Amino acid sequence: MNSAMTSRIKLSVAYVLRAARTACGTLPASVHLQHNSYGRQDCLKTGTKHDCSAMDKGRGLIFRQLFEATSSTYTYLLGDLESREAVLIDPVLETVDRDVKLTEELSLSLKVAVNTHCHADHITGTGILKKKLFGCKSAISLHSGAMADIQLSEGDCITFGKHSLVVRETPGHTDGCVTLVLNDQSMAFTGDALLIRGCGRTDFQQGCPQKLYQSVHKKIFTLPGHCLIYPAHDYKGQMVSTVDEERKFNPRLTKTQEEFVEIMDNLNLPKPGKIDIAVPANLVCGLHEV
Ligand SMILES: N[C@@H](CCC(=O)N[C@@H](CSS)C(=O)NCC(=O)O)C(=O)O
Repeated sequence: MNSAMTSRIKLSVAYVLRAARTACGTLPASVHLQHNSYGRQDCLKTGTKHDCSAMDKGRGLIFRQLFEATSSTYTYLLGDLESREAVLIDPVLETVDRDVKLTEELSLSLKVAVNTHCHADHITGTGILKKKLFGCKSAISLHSGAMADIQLSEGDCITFGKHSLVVRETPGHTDGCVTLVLNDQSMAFTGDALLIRGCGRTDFQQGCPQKLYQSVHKKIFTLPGHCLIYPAHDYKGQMVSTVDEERKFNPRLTKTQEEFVEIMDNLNLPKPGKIDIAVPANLVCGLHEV
């Protein structure tokens, strides 16, 4: 592994050394690894300063839910009030300029742009964000097969200031799907694994209903009931749910696994219109030249 493919990693009592793969042509992240109650955490220490959050001043978290209407995709901006370090989840190519503007308006320093998986319905904004925002690194699951500066796996965490997002692998919609859980377990960004009163389809890209059922029950429904669920998409205008609500009311995931498989095998949804361009593009951060 050469220097452009290696991350510098620090080790101490709570910090363990580990190589992080890099790709897409920028400098590697400084990766700090640590443990907490949720098993191993490989923390990506992401650093600046200014103003406050409309959402959650009390705990020093800046949070914005953003929407891209063509693909009905939610992009999430999370920032640390004090350090101004920030993370962007699931940016879309067409709305990168909006995201850059907001990041700058809020005086945030975007450290990581992370995809919850290799999307099939839209082209990710991570590649272009890396070009527009110096120091921003891309991240995606190791199991996605996609290039990124940081390849994530179970228990890794992406740290921004005093907050972090902990990776829970939730395959089933794709092999590389992850759910990103805020370190206090108050919010979970479920990508396409769990949608509000729904879930990601399992009929293409390594889709597997049995895996998805197990992922949701073992990795998402085991979170605290009050934990807020923020999905990658919603097609009906819903914005947020909770673990408790989805455990009780999700029409697919409240069923037995057998019934769930039957439902998923008979959805008969049309393929996403952009699948043939989105998947190959997303395997290279959305930019063929990166
Ligand atoms: N019509 C859209 C694609 C809609 C779609 O298939 N959504 C996916 C997530 S994006 S791959 C999905 O899993 N939907 C689950 C469901 O139950 O709707 C397009 O053409 O892009």
